[in-house]
Amino acid sequence: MTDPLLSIRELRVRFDTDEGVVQAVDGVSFDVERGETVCVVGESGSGKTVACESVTRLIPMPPGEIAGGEILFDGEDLTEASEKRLESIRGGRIAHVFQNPQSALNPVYPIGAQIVEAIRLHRDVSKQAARDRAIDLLDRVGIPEATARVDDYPHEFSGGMKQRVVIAMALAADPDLLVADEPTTALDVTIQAQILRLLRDLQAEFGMSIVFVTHDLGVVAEIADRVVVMYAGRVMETGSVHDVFDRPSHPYTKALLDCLPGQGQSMRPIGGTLPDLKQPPAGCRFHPRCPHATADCRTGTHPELLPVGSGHDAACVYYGPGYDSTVIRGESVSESRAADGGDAVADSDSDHDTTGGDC
Ligand SMILES: Nc1ncnc2c1ncn2[C@@H]1O[C@H](COP(=O)(O)OP(=O)(O)OP(=O)(O)O)[C@@H](O)[C@H]1O
Ligand code: NI
Repeated sequence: MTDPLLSIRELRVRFDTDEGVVQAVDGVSFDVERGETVCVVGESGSGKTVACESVTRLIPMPPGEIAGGEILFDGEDLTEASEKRLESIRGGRIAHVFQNPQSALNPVYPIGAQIVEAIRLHRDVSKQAARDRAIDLLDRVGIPEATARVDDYPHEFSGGMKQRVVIAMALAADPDLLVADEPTTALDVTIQAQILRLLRDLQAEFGMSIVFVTHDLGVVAEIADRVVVMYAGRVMETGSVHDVFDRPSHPYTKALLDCLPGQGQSMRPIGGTLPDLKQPPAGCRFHPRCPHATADCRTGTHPELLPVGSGHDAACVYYGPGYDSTVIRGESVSESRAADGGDAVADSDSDHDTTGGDC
């Protein structure tokens, strides 16, 4: 077996703000194998973007700081890399696609010129060769009549077409890793599905790895090989998409899945709110919202990831000694909510209420 393409080890990222230090990512580890798609899921504010942008140090520093851990990309620790080195990796071996295609395109240049620039930044090819490749890329991402449209400006494309252009630009240097942060969230459902299909096809064609950030589990089911479930700056569960969907093992994952239409008892959002990352709760970060929390969950440090199956781990004390994990796996969170009167999921009056938007 070869080493993973990307191996994030115990990554810690914090932001020094006027209100205090935000521990946005606090000991996150996960791997991305060559050619696979890993989806990072979790509610808004769980640290998905910060973790993924830290890979090529795209987070604003300051106030951000990589406070610990390693980011091994093809064996090289990017936390130690110089800014110059990272510049060559960004858009070269690692490309990012963001939610809003507008922000990635310069409105005053034709799209072709921007793709040509991206190609020539990382490859020593003639203008004509780069232009031919730009047209080819536009064609591959499904821009109709690419030859005629290569000199059009960004505003002449619809939102979905613009995102295709951005993807073409991301592919310009033939990256080994594409980091896509909610690339379809701003698009309507039909276009979303087309872009997901496109990414799947392009992956088959180009053989790249994809890290796909989303809080939409429907999208995960479409595209992921493996899933990393994040909550409040930690990984709660990780495994193949099959294992995580069929045998969700962390109460948080179960709660997220219960929010999916057609799953669990209802489509109600997970009750309660994400903790304040300036003062995260002791013990398991999820304990204030967890219907199964015991005294052990409320003290000490956040539980480590424990194996719950082959290549499937969950950070929950119920998989440690002295606990019966069937309590977690044997029933849905909605059932246990009903059984205990739902007090663990009572609405909070915090102003950081994340409920409602994530299911
Ligand atoms: N520049 C910054 N300054 C201060 N805090 C920040 C900054 N960027 C992110 N954070 C904080 O880091 C935490 C994690 O944010 P992040 O954007 O990674 O969440 P996310 O999981 O990507 O959420 P979403 O689904 O909304 O995109 C949040 O508490 C956020 O407020
Ligand atoms: Ni985000």
